[in-house]
This record gives sequence, structure tokens and C-alpha cells, in this order.
Amino acid sequence: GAKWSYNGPQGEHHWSKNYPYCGGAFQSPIDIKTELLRFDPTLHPIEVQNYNLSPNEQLTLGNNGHSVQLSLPSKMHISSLPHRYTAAQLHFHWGSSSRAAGSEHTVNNKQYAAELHVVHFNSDKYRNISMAADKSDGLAVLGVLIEVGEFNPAFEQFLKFINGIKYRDQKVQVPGFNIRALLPARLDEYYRYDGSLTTPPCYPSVLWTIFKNHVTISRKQFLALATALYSSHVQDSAPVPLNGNYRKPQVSDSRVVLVSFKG
Ligand SMILES: NS(=O)(=O)c1c(F)c(F)c(S(=O)(=O)CCO)c(N[C@H]2CCc3ccccc32)c1F
Ligand SMILES: [Zn+2]
Repeated sequence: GAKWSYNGPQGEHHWSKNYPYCGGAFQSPIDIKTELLRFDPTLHPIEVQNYNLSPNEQLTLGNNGHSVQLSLPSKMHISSLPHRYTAAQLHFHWGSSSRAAGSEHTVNNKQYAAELHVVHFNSDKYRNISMAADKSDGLAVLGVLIEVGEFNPAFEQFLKFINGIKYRDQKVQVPGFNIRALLPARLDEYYRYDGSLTTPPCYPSVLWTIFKNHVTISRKQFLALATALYSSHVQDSAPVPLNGNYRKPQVSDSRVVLVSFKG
């Protein structure tokens, strides 16, 4: 597809020229306004299966020019939704070394330092994520808000390899680890709404689950994420730092955000 970026002439205000859905309805991310939430008793705790990966399993950690992405084995899945949603990849959005604010979803306009997305596709109905990506019931993404605070040993399991993927399209193999440890303790408290991919092609195909409770990483870990990567190839003469890779909150007008918890 056509090139896109987070700033400049290919920035988010221009995405809809090449990717029409980006200018359409049900776009993500959104600002979660806690005064307008509706409690839904049918929103049961999220249950994930096979997230605890053995170090004998190798995962591909890559720089795709837009984010740092970790490939996930297809035995990992969400079992608490109406269909099985099989894991495909996880990636992050973050701010910059000068601004520790880079989450995509905001809560009452508070932007967190970063955000983790674990991307799954409806494997009951579609053979792979590419087939699922543009279907209204195709994808389910788990979102985790990240603050700077306590050191996070789970994040260190892949952050320690980040200098091996500094440039676009570089990949390294990393040992498996417990992906569940990247998520907050409480999987029963979350926001839920129908939205889209937050990057082009912006398909309105995502069932969003944003956990209420954030996780923390240390300032050193945040700086590693925010300063290690480039969106340009290793051979490019002008290296382009990869940071501020977040889309701004979209208009959510009549969309209702549901919550799994009271008070
Ligand atoms: N914030 S987000 O969760 O909406 C989201 C991203 F932010 C993002 F960068 C990517 S990507 O594949 O790394 C790059 C552009 O698609 C995907 N990729 C997913 C979406 C569609 C697709 C198809 C094949 C493989 C991965 C993906 C994504 F779902
Ligand atoms: Zn994302």
C-alpha cells in the first residue's frame, strides 16, 4: 500500500486520501469519557489461553517501520468471546524521550506514556489475519495503557533485544516468555467498544478491549522504547527516529463505550 506516517505530508490528516476507511465511521482510538460509560453485565472477565510461552519457543521481534512488533504463535487465543480469537502479533505505541505521552486511547483526555496492543483474529470464521482484517467481526485487540513507574521484568524479556532491530525491516528471534505478564492483573475490568485499526487501512473491524488498570515500565525502559528505533532502513542516508507513533483520538459521537465493572 501507499506510504503513510504519523507526521508531515503523509501524516494522519492525509491518510484518507489513500485509505478511505480512515475518513469513515467507527474509527479508533477514542477518548474514554468515564462519565458516559454504560455498565454491561454480559462483559465477563477476559480469558486468554496458552499465553505462557516456553523459552524454547522462538518469537520474531521486528521493526516494521511503524512499531516494534512481536509475532505470536497461533495456540495463543482469547476463549471468552463469542468466537475464538487467535493471537497474531503484539506491538506498541509510544511518545518520545522529551514527552512521555504516547498512548492512543486516552481516559478523560489523559494520555498515558505508551500503549500495548495484542492483535487477534476470528479464527472460527477466517483462515488468517489478512482475510479477517477487513471483516466487521474480524479482529479483537487487547489494549494495555502503560505508565512510567516501577521496572517491568516482563517488558525486559523483549526490550533487551531492541538494539538488534534499530532499523526498518530488521528482525531478531527472541525466546518465548509469559505474555500474560505484559497484561494487568485484573482482566475483569475493561472498557469495550467497536472500532478500527488505528493505522491505515483503518478497517472498522476491531472489537476493542482496553483494560481499566494500567501497567508500569521504568523510565529507563520507556527511554529504550522511545529512542532505540528508526523508521528508516539501515542503508538510508538520513535516519528517521521512530517515536510519537500514535494516532490521535477520533470523534466517537454516538458510539457507546461499555464497561465490565461498576463504580
Ligand atoms: N493499532 S492496531 O492494532 O490497529 C495495528 C497497528 F497499529 C499496526 F501498526 C499494525 S501493523 O501490521 O504493524 C502495520 C500496519 O498494519 C496492525 N496490524 C494488523 C492489522 C491488520 C493486519 C493484517 C496482517 C497482519 C497484521 C495486521 C494493527 F492492527
Ligand atoms: Zn496498535
